[in-house]
Amino acid sequence: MSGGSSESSPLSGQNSFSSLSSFKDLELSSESGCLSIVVLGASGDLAKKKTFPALFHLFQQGFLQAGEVHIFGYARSNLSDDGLRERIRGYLKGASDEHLSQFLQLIKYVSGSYDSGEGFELLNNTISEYETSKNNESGSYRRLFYLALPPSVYPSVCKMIRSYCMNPSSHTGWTRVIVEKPFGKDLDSSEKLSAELGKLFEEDQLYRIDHYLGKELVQNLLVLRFANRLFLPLWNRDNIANVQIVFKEDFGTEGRGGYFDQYGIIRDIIQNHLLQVFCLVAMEKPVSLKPEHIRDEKVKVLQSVEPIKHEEVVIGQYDGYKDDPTVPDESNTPTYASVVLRVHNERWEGVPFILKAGKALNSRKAEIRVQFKDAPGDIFRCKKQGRNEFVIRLQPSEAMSRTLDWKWQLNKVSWTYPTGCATKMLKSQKHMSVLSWTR
Ligand SMILES: NC(=O)C1=CN([C@@H]2O[C@H](COP(=O)(O)OP(=O)(O)OC[C@H]3O[C@@H](n4cnc5c(N)ncnc54)[C@H](OP(=O)(O)O)[C@@H]3O)[C@@H](O)[C@H]2O)C=CC1
Ligand SMILES: O=C1O[C@H](COP(=O)(O)O)[C@@H](O)[C@H](O)[C@H]1O
Repeated sequence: MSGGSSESSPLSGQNSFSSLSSFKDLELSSESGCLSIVVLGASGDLAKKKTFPALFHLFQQGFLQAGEVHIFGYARSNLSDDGLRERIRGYLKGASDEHLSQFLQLIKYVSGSYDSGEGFELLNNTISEYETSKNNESGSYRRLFYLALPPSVYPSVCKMIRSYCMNPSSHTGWTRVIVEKPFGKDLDSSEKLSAELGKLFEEDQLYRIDHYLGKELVQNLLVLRFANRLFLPLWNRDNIANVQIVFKEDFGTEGRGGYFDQYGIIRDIIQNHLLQVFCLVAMEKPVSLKPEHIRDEKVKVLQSVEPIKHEEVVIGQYDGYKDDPTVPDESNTPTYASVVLRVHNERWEGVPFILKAGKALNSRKAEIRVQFKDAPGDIFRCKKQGRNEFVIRLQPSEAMSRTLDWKWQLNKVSWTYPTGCATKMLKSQKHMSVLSWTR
């Protein structure tokens, strides 16, 4: 995640290993007044699967106060407030009916296009009505716009926000914009997008999101690598034969063709999520945990990657992809890709990093497999069974996430743990060897 370096948000902390609940213990300068959160693309997949559930978790943990916050969904689809609430209800888990309906009542829906003033004027009026109804004379007006939309519409949406929806200058507060990956389609379009957004907003108003950086096991890769005497000496070409960073889903696009078909699996998953994970696995130790120090090391390792060879790339499209009505009949967009990255530096020369991502495959997983070289003089004949392997599961399945699972088999270590537990363990046991966690 990047953005907003001058005003560090408690939720933007890529360098933090603290759980959300421990943010409550931090002395943060508290802001008061209305907070309007606008989810643009509210009818879509990201909104229902991740954005609204994330807001709900914040609400449940007391970070969003019913008296201060209002949530607005915006999209072209013709929906009512209740229509949107029903669409997302099933994704908001683990709460009493009362708590759930309190949250749902905070949500309003506004319909409009992404490039006309009319819809955004209506959105602004709806936000203002709520702000005025709060009789918030002394407090600030805070407006947060979350772009859960295909990046192709970011420029026009940002222009509309700038023209119609900024927080009123008569009040203190702020307007911030969260943009989702992928940030463009290639270097040119990415630079163009940055330049266009840069003309409309200051850098500290823009937050670029990669939700893989929020996954606990991804956040804790730095601890695993740099605070652990067990792995420190092994993490190099002398011991590691190859690293595989794998993303698999057992479902297809399911109506997301409007976004996905313009981008494909490489831009949807590999260029952002898997590359971020690759950086954390392969980079050198940063000077500190400051975001800019971590970024500098990521840049260095990316600069050490050799040009990708055509013969080391595989792409494919699953059968039935074009049956999705939101996908054009003539589409040749890849839904599967694998690529080998070769890092030309002292640590990794000769160790292939194999990145694979695909939709509609046989299972759902996201994992890092570190395959070690064979143990010399191996009396267990591991070669027959495969290499020594260390697997970090980034996306534990529901069943797995219920148990702490730390196995050491003959040639395989697998490491998963439930959400919420990992951070605590790592904070308290950060200086202990990973092996001591065996139960
Ligand atoms: N789905 C996920 O799990 C995740 C998605 N993301 C990112 O979120 C963004 C949105 O993805 P997602 O929600 O899956 O995509 P969707 O296809 O569900 O699109 C979201 C909404 O955008 C509108 N839309 C779709 N296609 C177009 C188009 N071509 N032009 C204009 N508007 C369009 C639709 O709303 P309407 O027609 O009502 O206006 C749709 O409901 C992407 O950048 C993606 O990378 C990031 C992390 C996870
Ligand atoms: O960014 C995206 O991620 C999701 C998968 O996220 P996960 O946290 O459930 O692993 C993917 O389905 C989507 O295509 C992509 O845009």
